[in-house]
Amino acid sequence: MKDVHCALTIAGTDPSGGAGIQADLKTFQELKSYGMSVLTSIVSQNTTGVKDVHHLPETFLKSQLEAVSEDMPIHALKTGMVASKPMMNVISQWLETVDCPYVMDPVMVAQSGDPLMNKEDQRYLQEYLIPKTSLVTPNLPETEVLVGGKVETKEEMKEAAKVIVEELRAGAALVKGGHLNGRAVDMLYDGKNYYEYDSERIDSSNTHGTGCTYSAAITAYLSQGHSLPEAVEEAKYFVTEAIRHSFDLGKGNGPTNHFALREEVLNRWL
Ligand SMILES: Nc1ncnc2c1ncn2[C@@H]1O[C@H](COP(=O)(O)OP(=O)(O)O)[C@@H](O)[C@H]1O
Ligand SMILES: Cc1ncc(COP(=O)(O)O)c(N)n1
Repeated sequence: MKDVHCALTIAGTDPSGGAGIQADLKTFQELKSYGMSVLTSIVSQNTTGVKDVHHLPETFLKSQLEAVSEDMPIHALKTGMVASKPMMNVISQWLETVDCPYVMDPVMVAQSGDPLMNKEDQRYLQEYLIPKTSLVTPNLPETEVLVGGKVETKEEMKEAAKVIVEELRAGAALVKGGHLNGRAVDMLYDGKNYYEYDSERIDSSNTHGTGCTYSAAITAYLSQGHSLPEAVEEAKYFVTEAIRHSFDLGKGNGPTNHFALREEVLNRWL
């Protein structure tokens, strides 16, 4: 039988299709990993912001996780929005039963600036889930919450990545510089080495779902057996092209283009 690489996302929804579970599944599909999804919360949102959130009961989250893992192989997984302590507990216990790379996008604030998690839950996430990760991918506002101080320069991004690994005990940390001015620089620290990923800054406000798309792409590449530095390098290219060819859709920050890498799209637009 042909090798199939299976990637799982555990996250909230975005009915407008650019972020959350929808972005993750589109990304898995584009990168040729078999995509699977477990829902945490149903979010009423679009490119302009979050209108309402409905958290699923944690018993139902548990039931979904078990349904997937008792039947399907999981070669890598990611979590996105996990917005309550009981849900974090369920995921933390379930993680003990699986053995694959775990990428956490610590979704705390939506691109629109709307909070997706309260302060107490942020602390719980640090204590119970971060030590079980292979990689955490905070943006700058999330990095500042995690390390408890301002992070505004490349040097500070390096220091923060080190704190997230050495003090918060993440497997590795990728601090994303999408919110800085100048080039779009991300810093990976894996407990031994630093790796810098640098791309031009694309003049676009269509950044809804960039973080989800990036961490899903990393998860897809990890599911296929790439090393972490390689997976991040490939995923950085994927998200950069997704922003370059993004869509002017919606009244707020438009969605990225998950099929930007398809040859015909590149040929038509380059
Ligand atoms: N305008 C842009 N041009 C190029 N890359 C960008 C741009 N904005 C964000 N990125 C990149 O997109 C990825 C997601 O980063 P970021 O926007 O910081 O995450 P989040 O969506 O979690 O806030 C990172 O690799 C970042 O460097
Ligand atoms: C359900 C859900 N999860 C995550 C995000 C963050 O999106 P972004 O990648 O733009 O930070 C979101 N808006 N909705």
